[in-house]
Amino acid sequence: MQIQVLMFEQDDPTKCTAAKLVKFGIARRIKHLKGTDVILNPFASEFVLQSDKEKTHSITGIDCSWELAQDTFLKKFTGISKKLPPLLAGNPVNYSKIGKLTTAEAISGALYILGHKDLANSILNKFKWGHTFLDLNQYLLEDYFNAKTSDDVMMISQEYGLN
Ligand SMILES: C[S@@+](CC[C@H](N)C(=O)[O-])C[C@H]1O[C@@H](n2cnc3c(N)ncnc32)[C@H](O)[C@@H]1O
Repeated sequence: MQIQVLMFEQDDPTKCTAAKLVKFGIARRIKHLKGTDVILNPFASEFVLQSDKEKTHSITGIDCSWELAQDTFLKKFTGISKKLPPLLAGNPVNYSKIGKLTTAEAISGALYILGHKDLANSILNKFKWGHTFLDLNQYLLEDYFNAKTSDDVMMISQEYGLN
């Protein structure tokens, strides 16, 4: 699995989780989206599902500021835009907000749902607050991993009172 980030450099670089993933050699920084599979887009209409695993060879996070995210995602990105099912942020900036994840949390969440659970965990281990994301979402992530369809995802998130 190729983990990639497209970085807009709109946030404090010392706190940027994408920059940290690049620094640790976990993610590759790309300049263009040519030949990418899944693009993590919080405004997409489709969820990441485990059934995407076979056709997904790369996951790309779009590292931009949440303040500017709506405008940033107005651009046409090549690739298959997918959103994550509702998950709780574990990072200190947006702690417990639904769906407002850092790039590292989003990549980790997508990897978990696709079935790359060890890789998902090892990414979060690089961050002080990483275990918080896993603790908050442990059961949710496992249920989303087992979901077959978007309807299943909606039902699960309703059961958890997340929509
Ligand atoms: C808006 S940026 C914020 C980056 C933050 N400054 C950092 O240091 O990680 C977070 C990126 O992670 C991905 N992401 C976050 N939440 C998501 C969600 N609910 N669904 C899909 N992708 C999401 C998107 O690529 C999004 O652009």
